[in-house]
Amino acid sequence: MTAAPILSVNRAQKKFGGLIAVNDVSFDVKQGELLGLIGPNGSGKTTMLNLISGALKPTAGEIALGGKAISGLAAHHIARRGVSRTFQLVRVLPSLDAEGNVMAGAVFGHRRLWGEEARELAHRLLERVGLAGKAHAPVAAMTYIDQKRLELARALASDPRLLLLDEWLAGLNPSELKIGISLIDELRHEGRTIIMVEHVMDAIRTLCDRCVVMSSGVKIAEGGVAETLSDSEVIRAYLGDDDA
Ligand SMILES: Nc1ncnc2c1ncn2[C@@H]1O[C@H](COP(=O)(O)OP(=O)(O)OP(=O)(O)O)[C@@H](O)[C@H]1O
Repeated sequence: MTAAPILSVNRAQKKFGGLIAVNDVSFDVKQGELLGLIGPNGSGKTTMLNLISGALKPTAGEIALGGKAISGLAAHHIARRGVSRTFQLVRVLPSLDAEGNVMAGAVFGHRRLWGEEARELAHRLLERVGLAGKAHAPVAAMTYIDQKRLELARALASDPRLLLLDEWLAGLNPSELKIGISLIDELRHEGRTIIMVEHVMDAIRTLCDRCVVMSSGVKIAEGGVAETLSDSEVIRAYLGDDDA
């Protein structure tokens, strides 16, 4: 691991009218780290990912990727710089087959490939996420976990410097969850830098090096997973939340 963080979030804020969804949040992510971003419902986690990916512009504060400011850039420019994501509600392109969806990720992302090269990469990644043989399957007819796998393959197609997973494990049944966790674990062992927003605490415990905890838009804790999850303020924030 290098000392310089790949991502630096410095006093990020996002207001929606009178609501401060992200309030003065700062944290760093090191190269090769898998950071869990957790917190009760509505605490600002997805908004934080949206600020990093450029889907939303921060009201204040700065976000830098590899030491260069990205806050305020359009989402497609941030994607080119190497930030790639999956969405809380799966977003695949229904008019394309699985191969086409993954190729789209290669064409528009950080490491741009075209034609045969993109197609070969798409097939490697489809195999990688467990979709070998489904390259030409109609996407709309795919099961939920297969659509999630596809979204992950598309996100990986640009060889991102930073991968953002927004509740990628949500909605999976117990056996699918096991598969999903081992897939993320493999990415981690490959040295990918990942931020995962997740309510599945077992996954956070199994996978993450560190976690950042948000509550009501504010970062309330940060550190090693075991110590952070036993922090009394974190426990208090989760009390009464069904996902705790
Ligand atoms: N586009 C928006 N306009 C107005 N308010 C918004 C918008 N997006 C999010 N919010 C509000 O900001 C707060 C934080 O929402 P956010 O989705 O970031 O939370 P979260 O921690 O990701 O929640 P969950 O775990 O339920 O997905 C919530 O009060 C939400 O209603």
